[in-house]
Amino acid sequence: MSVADLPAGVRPLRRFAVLGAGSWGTTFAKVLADAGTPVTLWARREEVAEQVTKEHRNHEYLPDVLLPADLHATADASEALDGAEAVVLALPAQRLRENLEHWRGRLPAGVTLVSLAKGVERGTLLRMSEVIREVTGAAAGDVAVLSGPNLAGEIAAEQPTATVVACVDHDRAVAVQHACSTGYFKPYTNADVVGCELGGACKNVIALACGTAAGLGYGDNTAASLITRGLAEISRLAVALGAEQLTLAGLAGMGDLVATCSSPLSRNRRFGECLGRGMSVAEAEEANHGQVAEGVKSCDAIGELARRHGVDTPIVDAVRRVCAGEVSAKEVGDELINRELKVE
Ligand SMILES: NC(=O)c1ccc[n+]([C@@H]2O[C@H](COP(=O)([O-])OP(=O)(O)OC[C@H]3O[C@@H](n4cnc5c(N)ncnc54)[C@H](O)[C@@H]3O)[C@@H](O)[C@H]2O)c1
Ligand SMILES: O=P(O)(O)OC[C@H](O)CO
Repeated sequence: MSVADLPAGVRPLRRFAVLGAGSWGTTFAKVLADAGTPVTLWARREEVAEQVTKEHRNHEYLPDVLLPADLHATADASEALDGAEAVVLALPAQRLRENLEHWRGRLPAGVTLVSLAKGVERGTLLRMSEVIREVTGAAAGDVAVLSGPNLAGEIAAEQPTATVVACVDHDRAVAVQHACSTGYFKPYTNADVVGCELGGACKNVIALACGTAAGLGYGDNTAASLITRGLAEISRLAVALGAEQLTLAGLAGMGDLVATCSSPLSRNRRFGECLGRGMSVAEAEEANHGQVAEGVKSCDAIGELARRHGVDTPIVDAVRRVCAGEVSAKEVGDELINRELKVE
């Protein structure tokens, strides 16, 4: 499947810009290039752009990966955006607004905006597609979200992986789907933007909890209990915010939750392991070389969103309190297991 196989009437997206050359932005640019879609990658630092274009490497984020020879990168956002019909936003969730504000005057008219970030904005409690629409004035049908069990390192190694492209405009979702479909990357479409985004943001917090449990020395029963009860929390919150229950049983819900909670590649899980071993957030950040663990940044916003909608999210609240240094990992684990008994 490629752009050439697009159903009649669906307008192809012929050129992409990927803004953000971290692990996922670089990997997704590779996916697009491998799908035969022309793409320019924007990197914040000139030396990263040069490495990608000249050496076909991103030494810092994907040290073992040889990138496609035709993947061009630049540190000039205007150059990346020139002629782009779709712009992919591959930045940490809490950094999206400030960068978009900087770029919005340069976005081509009618461009499709695709969010890769998994988080909820602190302070505003907005999902990433809502931030994008608020800053750019884009219509809902112009904004797509790509989310699923997508650990960048495995995809960069071309291991078979599925994902979801969510957009309220089905044709737009199909156009993005075809632009990034390769022999190793299989995108499905979904109209449920709310469910896909909340699945992606909330699973990071549950992965922190699973990592914490592992750091405390607990095994697979504890992990499975957290994953399953975590899915119940995520589903309750997402449905209260308008999502379809079924989305949370899909790739952007359960799929991403299982991958992130189980994988040693997950930065959220690794960060949680440090917390479980007794480190503070600052110590865990240092141990993880300053890498983003989105759940740490979003857990208070997700907890507040749940509180405002009257949704009970005990695991999210537990993670928030550990991250805030209010309680130890061991204490909060004991609290969770000793909550009142009830029907599943
Ligand atoms: N890495 C993955 O496996 C993966 C998979 C799916 C989704 N995501 C999500 O994608 C988003 C980006 O993740 P990533 O893994 O690429 O992160 P990363 O830490 O690997 O890279 C982040 C990129 O953003 C840039 N950046 C950081 N602060 C910035 C700022 N203030 N202004 C401009 N640029 C800045 C960095 O230079 C880097 O290029 C996150 O929300 C993450 O949850 C990641
Ligand atoms: O490494 P993490 O924990 O940020 O997770 C990466 C992806 O979101 C997995 O789908």
